[in-house]
Amino acid sequence: MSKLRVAVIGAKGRIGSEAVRAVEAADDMELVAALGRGDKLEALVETGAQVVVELTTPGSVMGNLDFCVRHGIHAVVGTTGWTDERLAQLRTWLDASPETGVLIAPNFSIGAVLTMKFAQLAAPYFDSVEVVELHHPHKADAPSGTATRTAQLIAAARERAGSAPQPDATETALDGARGADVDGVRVHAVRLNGLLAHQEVLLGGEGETLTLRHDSLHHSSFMPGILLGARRVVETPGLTFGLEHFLDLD
Ligand SMILES: NC(=O)C1=CN([C@@H]2O[C@H](COP(=O)(O)OP(=O)(O)OC[C@H]3O[C@@H](n4cnc5c(N)ncnc54)[C@H](O)[C@@H]3O)[C@@H](O)[C@H]2O)C=CC1
Ligand SMILES: O=C(O)C1=N[C@H](C(=O)O)C[C@H](O)C1
Repeated sequence: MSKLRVAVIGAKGRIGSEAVRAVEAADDMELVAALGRGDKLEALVETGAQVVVELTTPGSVMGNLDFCVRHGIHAVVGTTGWTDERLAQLRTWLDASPETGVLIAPNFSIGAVLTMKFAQLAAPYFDSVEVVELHHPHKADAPSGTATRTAQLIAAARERAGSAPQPDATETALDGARGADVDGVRVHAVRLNGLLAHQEVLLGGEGETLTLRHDSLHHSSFMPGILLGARRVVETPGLTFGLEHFLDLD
């Protein structure tokens, strides 16, 4: 059987360099290009890449996806910074290239995907829910894509269940003291040397609390999800948001 022809963009970055090694080590894949900043995207066409793994920056990802989708190259995207406007733009590009698939995964690690799922399940049963994400200090964006998605899923689950607004008597606060407001869910971002990627979902009810915590201790935690995404996206046209859809967890 022929191998899946995979390229990595952002190949010299923290997660991109790990992805290069993971693709090279996968028996069913061939790494055909490893692009860094300044490299020409035409190399993707010249090398016959079937799937691109996009791990760059919010400032670069849209240009890279525009190119990939226009050339019918499927994409697995870990880069953060997704807004409704960006997703709408991507859908427009995909409409014009209906056989192309793009997976955007706020987090590729199985534990993080399950944490989001558990948070969604638990959120309607508690009065209060807040999200704390903790990352290495080199991270460019806050809050993390994972925390933003977790908060959105919590908010949607609470809305579906008809949950009451969260209790909060705060009248005065220093700017930022109560975190960011994502669809009514407070999200707090910690940046600390020594950390990689961690998240806690704190849930509180009458006389009890529940804490869901996930820790990515190494970038290897993201690799099985990236490889699964590459295998599945080639047979899944259109936009898939969240690895859970490829794990039968949706
Ligand atoms: N979804 C997930 O599971 C994960 C997502 N991420 C996300 O992936 C992104 C990258 O994270 P890190 O590797 O930590 O950052 P990084 O800064 O170490 O790496 C980004 C790399 O992309 C390169 N780059 C930027 N623009 C480029 C372009 N136009 N073409 C080619 N290369 C370009 C940079 O030079 C750099 O080498 C971030 O948005 C981060 O949040 C990170 C880890 C896991
Ligand atoms: O920048 C990182 O490191 C990570 N980024 C993603 C995010 O913003 O959620 C995924 C993971 O948290 C690591």
